[in-house]
Amino acid sequence: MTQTAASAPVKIAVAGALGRMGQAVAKLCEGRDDVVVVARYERPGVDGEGLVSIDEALALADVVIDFTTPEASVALAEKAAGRGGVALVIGSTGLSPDQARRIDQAGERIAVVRAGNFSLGVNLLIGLTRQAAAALDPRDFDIEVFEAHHRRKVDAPSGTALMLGEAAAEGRCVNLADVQVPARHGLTGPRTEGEIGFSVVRGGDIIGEHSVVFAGDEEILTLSHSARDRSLFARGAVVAAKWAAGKGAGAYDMQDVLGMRG
Ligand SMILES: NC(=O)C1=CN([C@@H]2O[C@H](COP(=O)(O)OP(=O)(O)OC[C@H]3O[C@@H](n4cnc5c(N)ncnc54)[C@H](OP(=O)(O)O)[C@@H]3O)[C@@H](O)[C@H]2O)C=CC1
Ligand SMILES: O=C(O)C1=N[C@H](C(=O)O)C[C@H](O)C1
Repeated sequence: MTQTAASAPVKIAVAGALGRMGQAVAKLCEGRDDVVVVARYERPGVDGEGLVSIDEALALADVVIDFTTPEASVALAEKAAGRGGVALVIGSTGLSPDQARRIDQAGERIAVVRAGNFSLGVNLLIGLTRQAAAALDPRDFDIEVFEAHHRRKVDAPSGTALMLGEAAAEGRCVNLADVQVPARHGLTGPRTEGEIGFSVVRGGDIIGEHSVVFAGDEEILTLSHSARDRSLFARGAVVAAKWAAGKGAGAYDMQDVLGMRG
């Protein structure tokens, strides 16, 4: 009988280790033989059991999983690219275009998987949204993106809502920046044909609700996703980490990891 040697576990460092997602990632990795958490780090100056510096984390890990802040993710990407020998999985949202560009630029030196949502369902929803937007005439259907999250979320619209808006804009062959209406208030006047509107709810412990509404005069199509547990995102991030470990340099997203790129 042929014996297959078990491959070594992928060594993971967790950035933002004391945060909601950092804790979810570490918990998900417990007791597994395909991945092992070798380092956890936090905002400089934060003390905690077992925390190391970012430099130690980069020296120990094959992949860093980062759910922190835009500034921390850019700093990590630039440090890791300068050093080499490590891959990154970055989930932070609320990035400015320049911050997104700087993170993706690290992909010239190392493998970087960046996604506003690591769930399988949302990544399917992105494709469905693109497809529906391409099929439904903007003269007949208005597109609105809705999202709801917990009271501690600091960015809006969510990274996922923006990805869904971008998918809808792509389906219509327009730039989201040219048609988006991030919020409405006061005497807005009637809706402009072709605009893509966003609405946002913040409250309680809502993990993540997203809907894309295609509203016509006689029918309304709603595509939606509901996250029921934060471990969902952690699971996707670990799948991405295993995919990225040892991969060549490149700026990737979850569609690449899931083989969904059209
Ligand atoms: N892509 C996806 O699938 C998902 C993305 N997210 C995104 O991930 C990010 C984090 O979310 P969440 O875990 O809920 O937020 P939290 O605020 O709970 O966690 C973020 C953690 O990062 C820490 N941090 C801040 N700066 C640094 C730094 N320089 N180095 C290391 N750690 C740092 C924070 O410390 P301190 O509290 O001291 O600031 C905190 O512990 C958000 O942008 C969120 O939108 C969340 C879920 C899923
Ligand atoms: O902050 C969160 O919690 C989440 N953020 C991501 C986003 O901005 O889309 C993903 C998920 O919805 C949870």
